[in-house]
Amino acid sequence: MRASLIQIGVDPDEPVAERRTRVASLVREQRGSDLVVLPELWTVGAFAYESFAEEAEPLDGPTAEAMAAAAWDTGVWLHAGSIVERAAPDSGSAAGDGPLYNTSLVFSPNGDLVRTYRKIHRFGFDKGEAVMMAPGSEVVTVPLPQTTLGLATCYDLRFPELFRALVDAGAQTLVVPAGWPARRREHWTLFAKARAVENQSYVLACDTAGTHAGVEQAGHSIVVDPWGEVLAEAGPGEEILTVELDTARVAKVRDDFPALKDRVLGRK
Ligand SMILES: O=C(O)CCC(=O)C(=O)O
Repeated sequence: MRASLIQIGVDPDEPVAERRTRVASLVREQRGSDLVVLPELWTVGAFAYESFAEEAEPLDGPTAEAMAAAAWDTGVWLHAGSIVERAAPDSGSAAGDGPLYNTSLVFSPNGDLVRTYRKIHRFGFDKGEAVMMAPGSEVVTVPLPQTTLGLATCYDLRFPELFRALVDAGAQTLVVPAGWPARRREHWTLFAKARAVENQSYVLACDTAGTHAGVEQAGHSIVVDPWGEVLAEAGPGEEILTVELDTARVAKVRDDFPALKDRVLGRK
């Protein structure tokens, strides 16, 4: 299975609509890949909190529309990273805007939105995403012909129990779009490798590049195999990583070194 990770540069001098068009073109250039992965909140920027409400979109908004068309035109599975989702207001509550979520979108090669994942662990402690967005609650996997994806987003990478739940739900390839800052780059690389080794899974971790809201992004998107070997790693700038994944290797590593079978606590 060929996977391409597009590490998008997110800079405030590029209007969101222009970035959307540019990214759709980059997706279309990945013809021949089976799976294309984009980063977290690449439209608005993961730290551009003051623009979240203004740039929020429904699940059939302009980003979803552009990405569905790009997936269809290119004939790829597209993990389109995440958007600021504006959900419908709760029925029964007073009229007003619905809640915001940090929501990942996965499209099939037919351009259908087949799965969404609302980020469970919100970043920011007592500000930003942590107070502006609602948390997701659902563990989401996506069966592809070659592998089963397990979905997580950025800060989720610090919570190994989510990844164990994904493995219990059948995940073999863990996909992590992010807007991870440069000042904690070592954590990013460490966690990506750890999640791959402890879960005997591929990890496709796709970060943003550039600087927005004064926060320099780490870049350094990384693909790690189920034995912990780094198959590809980007530098700090905008870059596309393309890797061949031997999807049968997940079962082989799990059979040859059956640590997952030795779990005692929390085993399903
Ligand atoms: O955990 C971190 O260090 C970064 C997390 C983050 O930036 C995010 O979740 O948006």
